[in-house]
Amino acid sequence: MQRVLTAVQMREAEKAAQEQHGMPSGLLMENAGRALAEAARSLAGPGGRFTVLCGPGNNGGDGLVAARFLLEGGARVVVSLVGDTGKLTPEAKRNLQALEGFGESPRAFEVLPEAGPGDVVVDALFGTGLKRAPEGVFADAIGTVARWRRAGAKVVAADVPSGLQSDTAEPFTPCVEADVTVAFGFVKPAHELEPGASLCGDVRRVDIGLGGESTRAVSGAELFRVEEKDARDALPKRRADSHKGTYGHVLVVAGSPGKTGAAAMVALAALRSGAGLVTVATRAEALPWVMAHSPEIMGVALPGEGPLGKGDLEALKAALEGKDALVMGPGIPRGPETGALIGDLLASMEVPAVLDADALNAVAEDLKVLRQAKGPVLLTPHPGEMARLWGRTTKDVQAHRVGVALNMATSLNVTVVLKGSRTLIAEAGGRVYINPTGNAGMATGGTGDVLSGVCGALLAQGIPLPRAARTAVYAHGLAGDLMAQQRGLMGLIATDLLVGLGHVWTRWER
Ligand SMILES: NC(=O)C1=CN([C@@H]2O[C@H](COP(=O)(O)OP(=O)(O)OC[C@H]3O[C@@H](n4cnc5c(N)ncnc54)[C@H](O)[C@@H]3O)[C@@H](O)[C@H]2O)[C@@H](O)CC1
Ligand SMILES: Nc1ncnc2c1ncn2[C@@H]1O[C@H](COP(=O)(O)OP(=O)(O)O)[C@@H](O)[C@H]1O
Ligand SMILES: [K+]
Repeated sequence: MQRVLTAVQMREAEKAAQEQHGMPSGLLMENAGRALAEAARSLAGPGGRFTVLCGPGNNGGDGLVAARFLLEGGARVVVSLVGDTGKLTPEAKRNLQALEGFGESPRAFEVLPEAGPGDVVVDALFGTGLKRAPEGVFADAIGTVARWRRAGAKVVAADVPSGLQSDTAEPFTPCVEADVTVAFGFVKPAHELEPGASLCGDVRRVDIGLGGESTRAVSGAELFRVEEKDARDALPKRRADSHKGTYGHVLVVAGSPGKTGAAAMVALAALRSGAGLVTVATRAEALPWVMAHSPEIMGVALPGEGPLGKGDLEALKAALEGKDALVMGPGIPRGPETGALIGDLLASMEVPAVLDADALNAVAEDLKVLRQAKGPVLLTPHPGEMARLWGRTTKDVQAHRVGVALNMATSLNVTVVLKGSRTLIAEAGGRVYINPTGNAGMATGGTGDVLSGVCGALLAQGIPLPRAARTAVYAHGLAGDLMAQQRGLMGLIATDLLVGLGHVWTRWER
């Protein structure tokens, strides 16, 4: 799986490559600049000119190297050093001399020729070393890049679009918007998390000689990007001599009048994700409607009426007998005792439990109930539900997605799936995984219910947490991506994902 590194971790990896593996730092910059030049060339039209904007740090050094390679290839190149050239790093200074040796001297930014269609602008102003909002000449340069892009020039960013904060993926104003971003050595949060990811355009990670071993020296939180191979490899093989008992029985506690579709979608998603059997437990008045959605769904009626509460504990314990996973929450009738009921239920069972939707809102009233859990627990909040769990606003959650997901996972000793664009999977051990699949077409009612069903099915088949969650989230997003090709982002609805899951499994079973 791909490691995602913060700016500090990048510096640690660079140090390790130099000190432990004898990698000269000049060579890292040389490799970075060469890859940058190649990306720039791939974007140019016939006869297009390259404008390379270099900042005062090592990012600028990468730009100077790229300019040299472009010149060597016979291209028309103009270079500008923006800011105080007296502050250049020693490595950048050497590359400035080398460039001058090729007969090209940087020009003042203000006198650069305009760029337009066919031309390429190389943004090497700031990379991981950006500390504050760009001002003065830097802001002017970023504004000019935007104007040239509007005029039709392509923009390739060295490492990170300038103005974008590498660790948080939050842009300052102003910030470069790139067509291509060349990520040196490792991808960074800015490439993988929104809103940064959208500002990067197409991200091309290139090796620059840091070596995979260099991450051993890296401290702090461990961030990864989920890869398709990791997700696919988790799936159990369906053996020829297997039977429905081999693949687990999921209990779904979901649905109420007006929300019977939620329960049906959880159940159908579990069935479409390989579960041997699926039973829905819900109030008697809702049960026939849930079951009518599909003859494969089994059901048990929960006696009593109204919100789920402590009085439902025995019936739920009975329903859980012989089950391999629990999914609870979508569309349940919630009341003052629902959170306590969930706590007691989790204390009485050892199979994995997925809590979603109103089960999350119920436990938000007293998170302590989750500490009673005997078995592994997966929480799948969307940002609004996470805000309730965490006692802050949705905006706060979105501004600190990685930290919030990790804190919740660690403090409650659970796995957390924080949904939304670039869904995060955080495990109690300190690792956070970023999911690259999914699209804005999935912003439609019921897609979350489908996800909780997929999670339940994979857990019932014996895939442990957090891997089951990673695989489910990846597959669910990929199902959305494949179905968006048929329905469009506008037309995609949650039940399309049930079809899409079929496409995912077909692709993975090959
Ligand atoms: N870490 C690595 O392994 C490698 C890093 N390389 C490059 O080095 C970059 C990091 O280099 P640096 O640490 O020198 O950082 P940068 O080049 O990103 O920028 C840092 C410089 O800009 C100044 N600065 C920051 N924010 C500013 C603002 N808003 N206005 C004005 N000045 C500002 C800083 O004081 C410093 O002088 C990476 O992004 C990458 O492009 C590559 O050369 C290859 C190897
Ligand atoms: N813009 C988006 N990009 C990627 N995935 C998205 C986007 N919007 C929604 N999704 C995904 O769709 C699902 C929505 O879940 P949720 O909000 O719980 O919906 P519901 O409660 O209607 O079932 C999540 O898996 C989420 O990650
Ligand atoms: K840059």
